[in-house]
Amino acid sequence: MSSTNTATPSSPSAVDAAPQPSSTPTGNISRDAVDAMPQPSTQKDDADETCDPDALLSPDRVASSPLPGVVLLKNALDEAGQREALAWALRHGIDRKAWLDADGALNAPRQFRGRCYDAVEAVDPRAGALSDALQEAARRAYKEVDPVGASTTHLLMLFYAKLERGLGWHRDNGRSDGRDLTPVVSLSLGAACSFRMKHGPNDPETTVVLESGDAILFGGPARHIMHAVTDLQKGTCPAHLRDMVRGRVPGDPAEWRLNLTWRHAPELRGLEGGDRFHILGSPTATFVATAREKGLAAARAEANARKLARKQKKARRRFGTDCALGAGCDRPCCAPRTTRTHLDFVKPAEEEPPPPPPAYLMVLYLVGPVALGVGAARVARWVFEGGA
Ligand SMILES: O=C(O)CCC(=O)C(=O)O
Ligand SMILES: [Fe+2]
Repeated sequence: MSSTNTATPSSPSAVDAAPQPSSTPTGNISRDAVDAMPQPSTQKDDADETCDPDALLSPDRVASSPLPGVVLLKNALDEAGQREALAWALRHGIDRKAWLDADGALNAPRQFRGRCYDAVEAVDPRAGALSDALQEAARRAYKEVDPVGASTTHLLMLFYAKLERGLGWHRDNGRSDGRDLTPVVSLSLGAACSFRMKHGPNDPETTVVLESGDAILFGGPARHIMHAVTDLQKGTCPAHLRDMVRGRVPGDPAEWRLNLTWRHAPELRGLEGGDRFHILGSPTATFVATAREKGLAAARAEANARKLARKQKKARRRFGTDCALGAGCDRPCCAPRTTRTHLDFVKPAEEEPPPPPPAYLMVLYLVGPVALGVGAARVARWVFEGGA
């Protein structure tokens, strides 16, 4: 992907002909059955050359760590690398309709976004190697970002077709976000934005600017950090990417942002055909029936209302509270089950030995018994010798 990379990007036709991972409908698969499925090994092989960041990333990248467990790679991808990653995303999102509804519109219309979540290799055969290279570069600079050392398995792609809306505060701890501390690997293309982080709702914020080609990884002690995307900046999409989207996506070809986020969720392998992956893009039977009868907007509204009602009912039943609904809800109904914070990584301080007693006490301890002995001897002599 960089100037040092000799591999040429695959042509769309070659990639389309590449074997795709098998999909299994989610409906009838129990949790136990999923756990029993053969899981491909995702542990990295040290000898695996595809993980070499120097072959895939820009030689001009600069690593820094704004918080323990977070690594920012400025200029992770050069122009050629950015164009290649954008080409995969457009092919999967637009040509293969992963970002589109049945009616051809972007599938997260309220946010004016296209959204899809899929197995890494379903998006592109090189997507896994790019994630490995980003992880390796981050780990070389800051070891603790990747305590697990596993390759990511899934890729979420969010196409922000308008810059008005970012993404609210949340943690990546949902069912499809992975269960361990392998870093989330996040690559930005197109318009610049602010990426904000904080450990807890009342903790201080750290903000970095993400520009096209930058990557940010958060793993280990920061794996469940809260984050938000704001201030998407007009006029910052690089010219070398604009032509690629012109006429292919709704909206202004100069004003969009694309985020590619890799995650390690091997327990979800083989389930990629199911509803939970193509949120709004692969609707349930009820959704389809309602959409036929009343139209898409009504079907979405009803599906959302059903979801909220279920959430409220569960919150009342289990916690005796209403749910505040949304990323900002800090009631027990929304308390994440798998979240670990940086505090879990702080070693308990070793017990300090008690400070030595002050000097005058030491003197008293030493001299006291002698003085007492001498005094007692004098008294005894006085008594036995008749006070003479
Ligand atoms: O758009 C981004 O940079 C972040 C996306 C994100 O945090 C998410 O999808 O969970
Ligand atoms: Fe996130």
